[in-house]
Amino acid sequence: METILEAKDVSKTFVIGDNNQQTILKSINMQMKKGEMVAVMGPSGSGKSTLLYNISGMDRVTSGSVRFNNREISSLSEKNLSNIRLNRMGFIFQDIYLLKNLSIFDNIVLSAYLAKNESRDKINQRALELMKKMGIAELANHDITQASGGQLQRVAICRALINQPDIVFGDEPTGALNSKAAADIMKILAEINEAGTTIMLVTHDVKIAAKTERVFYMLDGNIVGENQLGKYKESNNDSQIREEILSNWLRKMDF
Ligand SMILES: Nc1ncnc2c1ncn2[C@@H]1O[C@H](COP(=O)(O)OP(=O)(O)OP(=O)(O)O)[C@@H](O)[C@H]1O
Repeated sequence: METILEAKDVSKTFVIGDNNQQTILKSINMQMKKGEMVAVMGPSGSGKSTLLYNISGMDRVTSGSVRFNNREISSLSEKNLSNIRLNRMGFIFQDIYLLKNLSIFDNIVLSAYLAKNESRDKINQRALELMKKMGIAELANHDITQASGGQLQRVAICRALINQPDIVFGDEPTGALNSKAAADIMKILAEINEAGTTIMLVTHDVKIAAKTERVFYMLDGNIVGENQLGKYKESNNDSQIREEILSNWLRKMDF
């Protein structure tokens, strides 16, 4: 299958103050295939979020190459890069970052209005379809203060999908949710992936990672292992076995 995202010898160094710098990503090499769903795990501070921000073009690598859809993106101008993020990528975070002065519906459609690729009617229609699919259609005109954490994360997923991205990046997308809401969100993400969208998640949660296809393990700024679990299918009813396989592997990695 075709490669959608590829990092080659990616490093990231943060400069803090005059004489202090810290290399958080050392020499990252990884690839994702179109339609894949992967998780990144590893101890706190190992560089998981930094990896996600750097290979999604939200931040700039210090050195190395990042190719997205066969195009080098690490050296693009900010304008071109933000165009790619807006049109081809979706983002879901633990802290949901919705705008308080907009309705839930307007939060979802905003980035599509900004992208200006389609008529507002078409965008509105897709937003409604997405909201229906996520079970939050009745919240369209509500304020974001009138929804639960699980509902808001569904709003964030609708927002991430509104421009029909090729890839969705999630940084602990279920981190702030109770286990039932987290499982529901994971089910939705699995469906989105099933429909063809590539997904990369950073997570601490074995239950979440066990539903992805491949798990990367990060330690001290490097990817030091990966576990190919294979595509998850709800109908196979094998989540427990996958969780055990992953837990055993993580124990070996000293997680
Ligand atoms: N903008 C920044 N400037 C300076 N240091 C940073 C910056 N962003 C991250 N770091 C540092 O990089 C290291 C790795 O952070 P990162 O958030 O990538 O780790 P993580 O593996 O995602 O951790 P966690 O699981 O706790 O979220 C940390 O020591 C952090 O302080």
